[in-house]
Amino acid sequence: MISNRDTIAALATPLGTSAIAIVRASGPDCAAIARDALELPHPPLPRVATHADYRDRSGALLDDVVAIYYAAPNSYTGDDILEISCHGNPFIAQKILEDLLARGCRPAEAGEFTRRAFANGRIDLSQAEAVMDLIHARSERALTAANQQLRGSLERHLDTLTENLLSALARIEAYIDFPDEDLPAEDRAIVRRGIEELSKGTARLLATQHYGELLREGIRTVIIGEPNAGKSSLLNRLVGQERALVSAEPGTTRDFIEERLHIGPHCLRLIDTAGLNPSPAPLEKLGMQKTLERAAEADLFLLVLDATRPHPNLPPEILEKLSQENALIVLNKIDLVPVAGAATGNSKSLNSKSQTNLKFQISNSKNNNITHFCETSCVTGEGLDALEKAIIDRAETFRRDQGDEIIAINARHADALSRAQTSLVSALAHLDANGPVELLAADLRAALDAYGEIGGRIDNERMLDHLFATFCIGK
Ligand SMILES: Nc1nc2c(c(=O)[nH]1)N(C=O)[C@@H](CNc1ccc(C(=O)N[C@@H](CCC(=O)O)C(=O)O)cc1)CN2
Ligand SMILES: Nc1nc2c(ncn2[C@@H]2O[C@H](COP(=O)(O)OP(=O)(O)OP(=O)(O)O)[C@@H](O)[C@H]2O)c(=O)[nH]1
Ligand SMILES: [Mg+2]
Repeated sequence: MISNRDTIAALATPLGTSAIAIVRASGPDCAAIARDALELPHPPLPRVATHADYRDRSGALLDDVVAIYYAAPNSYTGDDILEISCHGNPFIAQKILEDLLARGCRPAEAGEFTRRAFANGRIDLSQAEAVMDLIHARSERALTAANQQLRGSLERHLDTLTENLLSALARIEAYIDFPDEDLPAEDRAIVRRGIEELSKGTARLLATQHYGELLREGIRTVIIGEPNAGKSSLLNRLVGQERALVSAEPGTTRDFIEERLHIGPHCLRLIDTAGLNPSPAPLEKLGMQKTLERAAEADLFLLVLDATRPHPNLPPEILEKLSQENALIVLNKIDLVPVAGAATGNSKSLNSKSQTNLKFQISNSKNNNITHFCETSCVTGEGLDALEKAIIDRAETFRRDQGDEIIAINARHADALSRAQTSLVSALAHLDANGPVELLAADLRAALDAYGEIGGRIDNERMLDHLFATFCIGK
């Protein structure tokens, strides 16, 4: 572990032209550096914005800056901090950083400011991760989830689980020293119920991992359908630019195309794919293979159908992936469907016969009817607002609320929780087999450790090195 006695320094803002850039340092030399570089007549006052000239060690003027000094322990890291806000010229910011290094600071490693905040007990590990989630959040929902995690939402859930686990442990602890004595039936029943509740609570948290991935990575939304249905036209419409090639010739899209897109509070990774042709030419086959690969990792499907044509036979590998939850049918080219005669009303007649066929197909494959559908025209733009709303509705169903908060765990949390779950299941087996109390207790302690890992209460230097290395420099 790197010593907290070093003073670390880094740019806190990206290298580029901007109104202001911030260079910051954390560690015991901050006050002395501030005094010298800013030529203060007295030690810097904590938490006061000071407007001053910044001079390098040789006395050369680098910039007109605003500096803020924070005295330990009341700072982000918990150590002394000096923040220099200079003019947003990367050359100036770099010069100031170089001067800080010349004055004995060490370049900060990735995530080191936040790691110090963690090491100093200002925040736990799930909050440190939330800081990174906050910086990288790409949608309103992702921001909300990160903000709640930063304020300890996940940790509060784990605290409750930990407390309940400790009370189960306490109930059996008394019997550990008496290996010949069985756990009385009454205690056994209470412990059993306790472990079952813990297991349910753990499973509920684990179930938020998928939503966590959607928030962090974006909702992988794959546009599929037969050749020429208008898939690429739909991608272009949704992203609002001519991103994908469109032509009247079937088989235009050969390779998939991906674009990021915001719809309402969600961030989508929208993927246009090669059309699914029941009898593909060799090159088409390669494109379809890629479509199947994208489909395998899709969170949401937009199945585009040409409203003027009978519905296609889709490959069963695709059909079986579609469900009411993850699929939306887009009946496209609705502008070409003749409007029903004026006498019989003005609504556009759907190709209702083929629609029934489709339901039949999908229910055949997985006993699953997909009833969410939108009618669109990528030529007139009709129905696209409704489609966006329908996408938002689908995305909202992936959300897992716990109380009034969004919990969205990451892969590290899921790994620890899965191990906790395995230990709880094993504990139940020992309990049912009336096995030795020591083994039951060992399982419960393993679950306790796994819960503790999430907040970083268990020392694991290598895991910390690995985790903070994924952060950015200066954070
Ligand atoms: N200028 C500046 N803006 C920033 C940060 C920063 O470090 N500097 N932050 C960095 O990511 C974020 C804010 N996070 C912060 C968290 C804690 C403290 C802090 O000084 N905490 C003290 C005092 C408590 C208080 O007054 O709220 C403490 O915890 O004791 C400061 C910023 C975003 N904006
Ligand atoms: N009238 C009408 N034509 C459309 C509509 N959407 C797409 N088209 C036309 O249909 C043809 C095929 O559109 P594409 O977007 O290339 O279809 P695709 O599904 O991507 O086709 P492939 O990449 O070959 O699988 C083009 O001539 C489009 O202009 C629509 O809503 N109405
Ligand atoms: Mg296409």
